[in-house]
Amino acid sequence: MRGNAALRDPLSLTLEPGTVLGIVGPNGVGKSSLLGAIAQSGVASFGSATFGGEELVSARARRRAALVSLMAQDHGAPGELRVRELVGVGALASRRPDPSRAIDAALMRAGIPHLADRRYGALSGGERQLVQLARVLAQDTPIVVLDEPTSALDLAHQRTVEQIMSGLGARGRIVLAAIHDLSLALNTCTHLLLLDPGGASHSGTPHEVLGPDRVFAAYGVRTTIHTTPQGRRILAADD
Ligand SMILES: Nc1ncnc2c1ncn2[C@@H]1O[C@H](COP(=O)(O)OP(=O)(O)OP(=O)(O)O)[C@@H](O)[C@H]1O
Repeated sequence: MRGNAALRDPLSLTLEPGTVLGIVGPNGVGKSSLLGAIAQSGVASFGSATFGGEELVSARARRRAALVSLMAQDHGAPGELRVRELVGVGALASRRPDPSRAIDAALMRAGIPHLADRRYGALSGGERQLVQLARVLAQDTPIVVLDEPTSALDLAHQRTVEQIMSGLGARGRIVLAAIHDLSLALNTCTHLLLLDPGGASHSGTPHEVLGPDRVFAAYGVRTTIHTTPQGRRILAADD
């Protein structure tokens, strides 16, 4: 619970390694609060989250940083930092053995090696989002929490993030991502959790969760899932 918002029904999730869980639902329904609870950043009250029997809430900050990384929705960071330094915060937080290499690899994977020496405060909104993603990649944790990771990105960079999320899953990471783009959620996630404004939640495969009746109940919009000849799924409003 945060502010006056609370889920009506208790929520319990067990996520296997390799799960890419998309958390969807209307504005203000509690997606960021849930992610913040799991990553332990500023949430008023919450149950518990364990990883391999280890309680995340009571873990020391250093240990938690080795288990969970968070890319928050607001990409705030000191503007005078160079990109390389900021990405290095991730590598240092989880004590990567070769931080310099971890930074280079993360910058490359996020497609921004050319930004390495720029000051964070002088970057565009989308560039900042990619830097925050690189910071998380440099942290290299078994649980990766992403709050709307593509909200500021162009089409090509959205594709990069999709591939990064799928790649993390393929490498046995657990990814939790709040996502507004329901087509992205359909194409990238192995599982979805839909938080409903009434306080209910629904989890399952993307197709189950984003069926037209569920989407209408949550968003009040009539939709259909279309499939392109290449097999890509697009969820679009009916009118
Ligand atoms: N720092 C805060 N203090 C008090 N209440 C907050 C705070 N941040 C968010 N809330 C409230 O908690 C509820 C859930 O907000 P949250 O940010 O988790 O929703 P969300 O589903 O991530 O929304 P969005 O899709 O708009 O990002 C909202 O009613 C919001 O007004």
